[in-house]
Amino acid sequence: MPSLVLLRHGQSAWNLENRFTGWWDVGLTEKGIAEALAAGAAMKAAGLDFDIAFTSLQSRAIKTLNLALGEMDRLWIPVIKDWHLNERHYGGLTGLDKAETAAKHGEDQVKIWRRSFDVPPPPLEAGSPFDLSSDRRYAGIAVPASESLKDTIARVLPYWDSAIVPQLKAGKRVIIAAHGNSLRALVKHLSGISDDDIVHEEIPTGKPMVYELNDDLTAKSRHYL
Ligand SMILES: O=C(O)[C@H](O)COP(=O)(O)O
Repeated sequence: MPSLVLLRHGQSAWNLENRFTGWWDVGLTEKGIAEALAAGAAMKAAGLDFDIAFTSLQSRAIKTLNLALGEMDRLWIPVIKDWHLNERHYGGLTGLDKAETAAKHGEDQVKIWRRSFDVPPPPLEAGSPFDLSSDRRYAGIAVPASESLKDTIARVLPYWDSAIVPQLKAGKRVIIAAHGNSLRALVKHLSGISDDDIVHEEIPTGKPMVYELNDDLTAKSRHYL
């Protein structure tokens, strides 16, 4: 039976500070490190094992994966890092305080930006200190100016189909360490969640989500460890 675990990174510095993060690269807090280690210990205790790992190009997901795999004595497995698994781009909201933004624009507007299916946040302004278009890690990639969940799905799913599905079909046990919204994109697809209902899907930091998949990779069930 194909085996898949999705793991959101542990608490990041900007999760703690309640700032919109998106593609900005921030580290893990002490709590985030502890969450990642506990995730690895829980997966080991549950008898899970992996043949290959996928993660984003963002430090918080990469570090979480490494800490968890270290707890499982599996730091040696192949790890594929790809921007398609990055967090959704928060555009012009990047770096802003979520509560201050809600006070300024209203809770409802912020909820639309954070959880609606297809309304992207305002675009990142030219010259913003958060512009990553000349970051070497994104060379050759059209870094978005902002992404809705729909936009995120449009780049996560082709990657799922072309890079991850073949590994599962070959019988590999897969872990994906990524982000709240790149994982919501995958969960929406795997669990057949509607555009309206995906607004309610919240993925906690550092909690492994175990998918039981059928041979055709449709989801039988999912649960958190
Ligand atoms: O990018 C961020 O700010 C967080 O990782 C996820 O934010 P959200 O809960 O607002 O989607």
